[in-house]
Amino acid sequence: MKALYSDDTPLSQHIGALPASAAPVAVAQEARPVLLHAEHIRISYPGDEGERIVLNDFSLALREQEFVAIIGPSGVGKSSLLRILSGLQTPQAGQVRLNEQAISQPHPDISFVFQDPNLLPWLNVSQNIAYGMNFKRHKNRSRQEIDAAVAEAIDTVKLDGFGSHYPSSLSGGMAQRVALARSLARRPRILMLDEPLSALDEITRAQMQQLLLDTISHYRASAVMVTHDIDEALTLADRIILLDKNASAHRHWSLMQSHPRDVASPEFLSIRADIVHTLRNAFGTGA
Ligand SMILES: Nc1ncnc2c1ncn2[C@@H]1O[C@H](COP(=O)(O)OP(=O)(O)OP(=O)(O)O)[C@@H](O)[C@H]1O
Repeated sequence: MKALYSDDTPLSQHIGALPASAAPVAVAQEARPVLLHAEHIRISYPGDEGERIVLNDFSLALREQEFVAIIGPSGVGKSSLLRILSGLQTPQAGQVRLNEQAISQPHPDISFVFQDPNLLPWLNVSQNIAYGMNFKRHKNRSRQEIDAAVAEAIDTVKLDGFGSHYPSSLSGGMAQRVALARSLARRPRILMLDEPLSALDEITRAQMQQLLLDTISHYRASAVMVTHDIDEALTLADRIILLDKNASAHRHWSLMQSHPRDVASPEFLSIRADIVHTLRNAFGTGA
C-alpha cells in the first residue's frame, strides 16, 4: 500500500508522543518557507486546584500555503490554540512569530472564519465583504480597488449575482461563503478556521470543502482549521495535528496526497482507522 505519511515510519511510531514540530513534514511543503512559528506554547486557565494546563510545550512551523487541521476531543484546547496562533490570546509560555516578528495581538495578515458567519444583517453581500477590508492596512485603498477586491472575492466563492442580496435571503452555505470571501478579500497570509463548516448539511459541507481549497489556493494563503470531523481533516489537510487530553502529547500525521482526495479509498480508510483507534484507545472518545 502506498504510504500516506511523509516518510516510511509506521503509523504506530508516528503516534508516539512526538511534539508536532519534531515530526517530518510532507515533501511538497518542505520546500516552502515557514510563515508562522509557534514555539513551546503553554495554555492554562485558572482551575479549582490552581492553574489547569490545557496544552503544554506545543510547537508548530506553518509553511506558506500549507493546510493544517487540528483535531481532538472536546475541551483539549483546539480553539484556544487557534486564538493564540492568531495573536488573539496570549499564551502562558512560549511565543508565536509571523515572518519572525513576535505577535501578541490581532494581525492584518491573519484572518478568522468561525462556525457562525456573523454577517451584518443591514449590509448586503458586497458591503459585508467590503466591511472586512475596513482595517488600517486597507485605509489607503481607493473605492475602485475595494470594489475590485470585493468582485474578485464574490467570483472566487461563486456568488456572482448575489452582491446586492441581504444575509436574510442566503442559505447557510451561501452565508458561510460570504464569510470566507470577507476574510480572504483582505488578502491575509493565513486563514484561521474554527469549525467553519460544522453547521452545514453533508452535501453543502462537501461542496464547501472543495470551494475552501480552491479559494485558499486562489489567494495563496495558508490555513489552520479546527474540526471535529476526521474525514474533513483527511480531505483538506497537508498535516493533521491531534491534541491529547495529556497536555504534552500532541501527535501528527503528514499527508502527501494531492487534491481532490478519495477518503473512501483503502489508504485513507487505513489512516482514518488509525486516528479513530488512537482516539478511542488513548482518550476513550471520538474526535
Ligand atoms: N477563558 C477561559 N477561562 C477558563 N477556562 C477556559 C477559557 N477558555 C477555555 N477554557 C477551558 O479550556 C479548555 C479548552 O477549551 P477550548 O475551547 O480551547 O477547547 P476545544 O478543544 O476547542 O473544545 P471544543 O471542541 O468543545 O470547542 C476547556 O476545558 C475550556 O472550558
